[in-house]
Amino acid sequence: MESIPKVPDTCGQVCFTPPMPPLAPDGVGALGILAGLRRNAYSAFPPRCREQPVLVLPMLGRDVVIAAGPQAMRDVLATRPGLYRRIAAGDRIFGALIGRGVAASEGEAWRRQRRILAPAFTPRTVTLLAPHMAACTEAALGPLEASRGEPLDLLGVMQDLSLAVACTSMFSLETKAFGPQLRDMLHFYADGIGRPRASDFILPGWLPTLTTFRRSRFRRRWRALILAIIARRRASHSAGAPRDLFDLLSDAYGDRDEDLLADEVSTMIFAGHETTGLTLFWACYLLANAPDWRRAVRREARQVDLSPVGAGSAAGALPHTRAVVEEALRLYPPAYMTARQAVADHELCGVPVRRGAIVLMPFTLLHTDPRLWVSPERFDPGRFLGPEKPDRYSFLPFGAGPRVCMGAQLATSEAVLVLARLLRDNDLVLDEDGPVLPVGAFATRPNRSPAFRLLPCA
Ligand code: HEM
Repeated sequence: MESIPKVPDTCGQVCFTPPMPPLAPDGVGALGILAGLRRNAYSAFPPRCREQPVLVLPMLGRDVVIAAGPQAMRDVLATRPGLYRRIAAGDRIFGALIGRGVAASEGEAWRRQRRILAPAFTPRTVTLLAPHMAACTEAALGPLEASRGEPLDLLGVMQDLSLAVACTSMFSLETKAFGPQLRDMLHFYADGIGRPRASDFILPGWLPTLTTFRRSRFRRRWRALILAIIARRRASHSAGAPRDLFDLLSDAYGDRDEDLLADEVSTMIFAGHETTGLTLFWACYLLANAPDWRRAVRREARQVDLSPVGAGSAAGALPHTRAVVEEALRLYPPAYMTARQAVADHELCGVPVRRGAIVLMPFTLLHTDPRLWVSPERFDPGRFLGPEKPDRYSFLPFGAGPRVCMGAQLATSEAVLVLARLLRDNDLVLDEDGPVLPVGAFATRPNRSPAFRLLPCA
């Protein structure tokens, strides 16, 4: 296997340049891009999408618009959201998991759901859930630290840990009873019938395909599992202050709509676990190639209390660790792209866009645009530490505007706490030299799970 290139950065340190897949050939059209999305979003878009802020490609009587620049993304997501709606493909791809949850709804129903849920996603929620995050991290790292030096599948560890955090934060329940089934179902979906297909983008929402039937069958099994977990959680309820996200959500909904509550619970588990687990995996991969940053994280991790008691305040006092997480989200945004559909004819950055056009916004291209980032190919968390922060619309791992991610603070705090705790008492190295490439299909996953090792450190 090829070894990974390392180039000196401007401050004289050795800076890791992670390998990336090549972009698509410039001649590829709309259908080629949509077909490429099923394989890998990182290599689905051609370079000309970056050169032109808004590129309109005709496809079977409808337009596909690639909006890869910051101004176009700001206009679609934040400045003029009324001109766009969610795409039907979103319902096809994610509907089996999230039903009518807030991420799937539109118009007045969405505004109402977002308003109801907002109180459950304030900074105090990070304080409420940080002890759960710290306790799950301790439980996961204990056995790994007992077998330091052994080859380690850190992708699996981080996925399991983030699912344990999502379930414990949501339900305060031990995940032993239902965690494996949840994990298997989520993996089954993400690895197969959940992957976007060109037909998801081309066909109208009401026209079923074979995949639609398979997704509906999955939905029945998934809902039965979520309802069983909720019933168990209700049975263990004790009155008093809210202790988890479920208390906050069910306080918000009361008994108005139990079905919708189940969809919101599914949304939060689905939206939160895969994305955060992958962020952690990629941050570990980058750190394993960057000894200076491992030391920087360790130094600050040793100055705070990462136990369940102290985690709530520690999360905000780890700037280097946070910068590593942000740099991982820049290079490997778990939600690698978002999309909308135009509801009226209009102009976007001076380019005419027709009603019905599908607008694709690849964050992968935005985050690595050389016009927006110095040496974008390099792993350099320092870019998030200086007094000049990256422009708001150059860095959109959590989206922007009224539909911005509700769990951004939770996810970032979780990733920061886990990484700090991991590096505090351990060194982390890769057991091999070969490249690991991002594959953007359901979320940004690695093309393989490399072996890591935890080593003791002074
Ligand atoms: C690293 C982790 C995460 C990433 C990268 C991420 C990314 C995103 C992005 C890009 C969007 C906007 C999609 C769009 O505009 O089309 C979004 C929406 C959303 N996220 Fe996250 N997310 C993460 C974690 C979480 C967590 C932990 C939760 C909840 C516990 C969550 C809940 C949501 C919800 C409910 C929405 C839909 C908001 C709406 O439509 O109004 N996310 N997320």
